[in-house]
Amino acid sequence: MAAAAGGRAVVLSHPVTFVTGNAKKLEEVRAILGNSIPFRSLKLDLPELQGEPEEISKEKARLAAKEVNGPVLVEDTCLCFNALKGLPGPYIKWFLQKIGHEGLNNLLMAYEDKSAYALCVFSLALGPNTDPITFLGKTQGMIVPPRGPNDFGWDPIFQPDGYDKTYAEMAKEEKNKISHRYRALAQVKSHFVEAEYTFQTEP
Ligand SMILES: O=c1nc[nH]c2c1ncn2[C@H]1C[C@H](O)[C@@H](COP(=O)(O)OP(=O)(O)OP(=O)(O)O)O1
Ligand SMILES: [Mg+2]
Repeated sequence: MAAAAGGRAVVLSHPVTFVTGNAKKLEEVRAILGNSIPFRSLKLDLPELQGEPEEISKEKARLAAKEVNGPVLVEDTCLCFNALKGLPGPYIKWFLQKIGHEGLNNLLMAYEDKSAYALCVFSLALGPNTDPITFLGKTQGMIVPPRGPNDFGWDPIFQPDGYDKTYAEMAKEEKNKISHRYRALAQVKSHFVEAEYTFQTEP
């Protein structure tokens, strides 16, 4: 729900709502954004869609904007194995749920190439009938047998390039400086600076 307000500034009727069903994502988004972008959050389980990562993320934003009837931010995260031409990619949630860390390692047993990348695609929809804008963040690494606390998804089996620790072994602040999510949010932040959105105070 955006209205042009003369010049380039766009007035949003509400603060942006970050929609996710994943509390860990929300925790990281809060830590990374700090006070840079005013947002509120809504816990909703959006459908797990199929297709290319950008299209999935955009469709998630369209669905979320309809639910919220206002501006929304969503993200979809992929874990892509190079030996498997990018799979499991957006389907990582089900793979992780069904075969776990060990099964994910086993998928690569037949290949020497253990390289992978974490991809985060944020989508911003300014309202229910606007075309979402996407922001990508990628972190390269490799798939390793699990190390570190098991409190967020596939963190224990992803070791980013240039580090001898898995995401799970890194301090949160350290992960949040190099992660796929951090990189995508850096683009989101720049967009907010450039777009000069302003927010109507709520009635
Ligand atoms: O930084 C991360 N480190 C480790 N694991 C992660 C990370 N980020 C997402 N994940 C997991 C959650 C889910 O198993 C899958 C992505 O699926 P994805 O659909 O994007 O997440 P979700 O369904 O949990 O939340 P949402 O309601 O925002 O869709 O990878
Ligand atoms: Mg999901």
